Amino acid sequence: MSEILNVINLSKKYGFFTAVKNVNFVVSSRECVALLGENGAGKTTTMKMIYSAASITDGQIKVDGIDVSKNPATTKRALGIVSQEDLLDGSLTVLENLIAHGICYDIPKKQLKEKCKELLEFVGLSNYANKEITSLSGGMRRRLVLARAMLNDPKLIILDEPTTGLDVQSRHVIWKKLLTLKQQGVALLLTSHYMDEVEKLADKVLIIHQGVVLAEGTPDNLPVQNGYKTLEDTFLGLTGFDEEANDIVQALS
Ligand SMILES: Nc1ncnc2c1ncn2[C@@H]1O[C@H](COP(=O)(O)OP(=O)(O)OP(=O)(O)O)[C@@H](O)[C@H]1O
Repeated sequence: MSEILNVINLSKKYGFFTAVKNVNFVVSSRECVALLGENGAGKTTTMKMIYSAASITDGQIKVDGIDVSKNPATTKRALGIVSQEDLLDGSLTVLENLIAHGICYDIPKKQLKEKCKELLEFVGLSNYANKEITSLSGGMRRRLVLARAMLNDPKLIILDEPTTGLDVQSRHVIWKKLLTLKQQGVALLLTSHYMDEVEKLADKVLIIHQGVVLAEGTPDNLPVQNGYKTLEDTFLGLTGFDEEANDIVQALS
């Protein structure tokens, strides 16, 4: 496993408000790291700094050894992004949406079309290639966004709540694809409010509260380390269902 993402002492301020405080973590190839935190914990802000959609207030991010602040265009090319908003173009078909995105990566036209078809096959949407975006279900849209994120053969895919709002079947389909990608060597950075998703996909979990990493470990050893039975209990306990979380936040601030 080689290191793909290195987040070093990362902080983000919006005016006087600190959204992310001194966060450190590494994601390697074939590894999925999950950021687990309540609404407003700072997960999306962290991800946005990685893909240069938000400026870094303090600290450093390296993608494949390259400093994101110094080389945003280069580092972005190594990333696939599944953001909370799918940003699909409703005036284009499914295939056209992929092609339009692929043009940004200077892939030769013929090769691009082939690649788009392969990706539609991978996410099980081949039969929808020429359909309007509006004809897709929520789960299909998320699968298409995943295909779009894979167009540039990314080393790291950033997944901001990739299955929110989907039915159990659609979530399983997406999990299967993500596990396949991981096996193929891709690194994954995930946020999710679903504990089962984190347990299924993540090799390492960071519990974030008010922009601070409270605890870090595997989905199995985090509860053991912190004296809880399940990941959900650990998360609830550390993020405010007991006094201890506030003490840790104060100590780390
Ligand atoms: N552009 C912005 N300007 C000011 N404050 C912001 C901005 N974006 C986010 N914030 C604040 O930063 C904090 C972290 O937000 P962020 O979106 O990172 O949370 P999150 O952990 O991703 O939450 P969710 O689970 O709801 O997606 C929140 O308090 C939010 O209100």
